[in-house]
Amino acid sequence: MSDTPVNVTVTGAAGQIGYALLFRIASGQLLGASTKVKLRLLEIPQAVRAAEGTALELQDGAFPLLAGVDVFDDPKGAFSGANVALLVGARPRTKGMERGDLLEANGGIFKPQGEAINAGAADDIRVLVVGNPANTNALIAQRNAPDVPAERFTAMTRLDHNRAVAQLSAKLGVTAGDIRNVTIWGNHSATQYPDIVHATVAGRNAAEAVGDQQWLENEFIPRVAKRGAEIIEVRGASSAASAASAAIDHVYDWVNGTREGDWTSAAIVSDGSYGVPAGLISSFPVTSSGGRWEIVQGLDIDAFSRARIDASVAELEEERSAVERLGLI
Ligand SMILES: NC(=O)c1ccc[n+]([C@@H]2O[C@H](COP(=O)([O-])OP(=O)(O)OC[C@H]3O[C@@H](n4cnc5c(N)ncnc54)[C@H](O)[C@@H]3O)[C@@H](O)[C@H]2O)c1
Ligand SMILES: O=C(O)C[C@H](O)C(=O)O
Repeated sequence: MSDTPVNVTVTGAAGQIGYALLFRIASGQLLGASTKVKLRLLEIPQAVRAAEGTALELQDGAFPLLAGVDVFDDPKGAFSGANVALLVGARPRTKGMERGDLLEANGGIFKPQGEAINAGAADDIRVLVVGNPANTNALIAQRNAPDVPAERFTAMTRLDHNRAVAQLSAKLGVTAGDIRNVTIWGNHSATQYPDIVHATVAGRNAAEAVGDQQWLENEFIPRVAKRGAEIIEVRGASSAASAASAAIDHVYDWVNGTREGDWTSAAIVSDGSYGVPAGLISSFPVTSSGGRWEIVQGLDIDAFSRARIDASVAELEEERSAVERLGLI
């Protein structure tokens, strides 16, 4: 076990996701059971007291790996020395809204946070943006941190990935661990493309095992892409524990590597692969090793998949234009 703790900054620490996330980080599930962590919680001034209350509860957990908790109301202090940053703090949508509708309300949060990361984060900083619209908020933070390698900024589509794996495993009557090589392409929005063309179940092609294109197009894809809205409808609030769980999965895999023979999905800065314009933060099939994401190359993209990917990427381009107009990038 290393004695030097890893500094993990979490924004929106007093929110729903924050409450589900922080105790799992403290217990060692974010980075692994031999890594000490120091938590740095960022909140807006009105919610600092609540974050301090959570810090008291974290202390009461007596977590063996937790080296301390500090609470901040300024991004500069919160990101100073950060090795991992989870940008969760942002308004969630409510019934009837699309995530893109949050751009004006939330986009402004990510410019000063990108600047603060640029100014003071550790050299090995890794950033995961969860706050919606996650891809474009990540783009705003990344573009405002010109001294940080662009590849260190990512946005969360792991929840969509996990939802796709879960729906597929339920359809096939297997457990999630039997499913491999599912992909979420594009934006964390209703235009995302959950793709099982290359997925396998216990070694067999999953699309063939399903054998039902109607189910795939009219049930599976819309169910996964609109699951966030379904949760809001049924639960009365935006997903929280499942989102926290996906954030843990994303960072754990980034740092510790993906499992052999499988890949996962993450929104990362495009290098132009699969016709996604370079620079956009779009979801891809990715593996991780040595602490770096890599886009899985060489997959055949059929005409159905091409059209879906292009539609989601077009939406990302529109969002990028919108934040350019707002002066955020
Ligand atoms: N990418 C995904 O898969 C995914 C999944 C679920 C939720 N989300 C998004 O995550 C975000 C948070 O969701 P939640 O349910 O925790 O919301 P919440 O309203 O419960 O909590 C948000 C917290 O962020 C804080 N906050 C607002 N502005 C801030 C700032 N500038 N700095 C620091 N903190 C700030 C608020 O005070 C609040 O405590 C929402 O935008 C939601 O849509 C994304
Ligand atoms: O759908 C939402 O607005 C919340 C989140 O992005 C989700 O996918 O559950």
